[in-house]
This record gives sequence, structure tokens and C-alpha cells, in this order.
Amino acid sequence: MEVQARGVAKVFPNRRRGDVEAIAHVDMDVAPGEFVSILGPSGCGKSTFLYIVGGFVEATGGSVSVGGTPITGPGPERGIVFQEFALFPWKTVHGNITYGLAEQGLSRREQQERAEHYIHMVGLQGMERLYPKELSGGMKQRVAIARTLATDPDVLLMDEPLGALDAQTRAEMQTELSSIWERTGKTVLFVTHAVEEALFFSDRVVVFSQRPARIKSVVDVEIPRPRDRKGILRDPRFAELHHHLWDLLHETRPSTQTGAATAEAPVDGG
Ligand SMILES: Nc1ncnc2c1ncn2[C@@H]1O[C@H](COP(=O)(O)OP(=O)(O)OP(=O)(O)O)[C@@H](O)[C@H]1O
Repeated sequence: MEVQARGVAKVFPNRRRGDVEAIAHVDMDVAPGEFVSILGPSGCGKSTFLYIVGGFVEATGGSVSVGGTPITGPGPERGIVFQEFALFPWKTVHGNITYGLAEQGLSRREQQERAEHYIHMVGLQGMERLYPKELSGGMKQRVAIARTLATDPDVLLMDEPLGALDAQTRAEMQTELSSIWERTGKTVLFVTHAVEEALFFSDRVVVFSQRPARIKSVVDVEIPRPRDRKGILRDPRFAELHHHLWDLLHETRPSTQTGAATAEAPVDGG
């Protein structure tokens, strides 16, 4: 399913401290099956944009349609992985993953099979009966990813879904997510701080300006697929695109801030 954003704007009203203009104007088209990453400086409005597409935050200007239908709220064709996991604390790992499946009307047996499949995929075997408070940040993030994948949405919206993972799990999940995407042809909108990660996954990288967000640049990633994490680092196109994106991001930083490397994470997150 395609995602189409037209003139999306967002102002958060705040009487005491003044309104916060998070997004000035964003037009975006994501084709069916395309993997698009959004890169931008911290606090520029990336998550807000993703949550607007998810239907969890209402835009104050413009519109978003998914599969040609204007969105009015969340919907089953869009699955979102929130930055802060948003797990149900009173449900186990298994319960968190099957919750959305029960909502979709799957039989107990189908729920069980789906849950087992995704629990295995994200490496949470043996932890099915644990509660979120008993899990590390990385494990919680894996539950959040499994929960969203299990509902099989056409459009995946992911807000730094690998950010809290340790280097090894991050590398495994990068490979896994990439192959899930190649197998299923889902449309993905992926927010990340990591240039390498964006290049590894994406067909296109959309660079946001400083807040209020506008589109500063759209970069096509013409690196052949399937991409392997090590091989891509040796591809001259990767180095060239990396420099280009780095420069674009660096320009968006205020002059008082230096050290763009702090926002970086290598392709394997380590
Ligand atoms: N619910 C809200 N109420 C008021 N202001 C908000 C709200 N949500 C976000 N903001 C503000 O909107 C701006 C954009 O925030 P957002 O989380 O979208 O940025 P981001 O680019 O995703 O940041 P990061 O990369 O640090 O996650 C920030 O100034 C933030 O403080």
C-alpha cells in the first residue's frame, strides 16, 4: 500500500511556554513495497510525522492517505513500533504478542502459531511467560517488534526500532528485518539516527531539516540487493552516499553543536 502525505504540518499548542511548531510542511510519497527512512537531527519532528501517519497524532495541516484512503486514526493496515515500546505491563511476552491477533479475530491455534513464529524470529524463546518489567530494554524492544510484525500489517511504521538493542542483537535484527521486508514486500517508513542503518535498509532516505521539519533532501540509495551488512561497507556507493547524508545532517545542526558522530551508530549498532 502506498503512503501519501501532502502538506503535513503540526503545531503542539502550549499556553505557558508558547506553541511548538514541530512540522512546517512535509510532502511524501512512499510507493507500495518501498523502504523509506527518515533521518534528521534530534527533536526535528521525525517521530511526530510517523505518529501522524500512524493516526496516533492529528496533523494541524495537510493530509495523509494510505492505499488511497485518507486516514482518520490508527488502522489495522498500519503497524507501528513505538520508540518507547508501549507494551502492556500486565501482559506476558506471549500475551503482548497475541493481543493484536485476538483483536483481529484469529483462532487460539492461529494466535499460538503466529506468536511462536515471531517469538522465535526475534530470539525470545523461553521468555514467553515473563512480564515487561522482567525484561531488559533490548528484550522489550524485540517484543514490540514481534508484536507488530505478528499482526502482518501492509505498512510498517518504525520509530528507531533497533535503538535500544545491543550490537549483536541489532546486527541480527537488521538482517532479519531486511529479509522480512524482502520476503513480504511491506511498505516501510523507518525513523533512525544512524546513517549506516538507513543506507543498509532503504530505497530512499528522506532528510528532515531542523525543527520545524521540512524535507531538506531525498536521497536514492542505488545499492543493489540483497545487501549484506559487511559487503555494503566496502561498496564505493555506500561511502559516497554516507558522506552526502553526513553533510546534509551536519548542516542541519546548530553551529554551537559539533561532533556529528554522537548521533551515529554503525550499521551493526556497535
Ligand atoms: N505531545 C507533545 N506535546 C508538545 N510538544 C511535543 C509533543 N510531542 C513532541 N513534541 C515536540 O515536538 C518536537 C518534535 O519532536 P519529535 O519527537 O517528533 O522529534 P524527533 O525528531 O523524533 O526527535 P528524536 O530524534 O530526538 O526522537 C520536539 O520539540 C518535541 O518537544
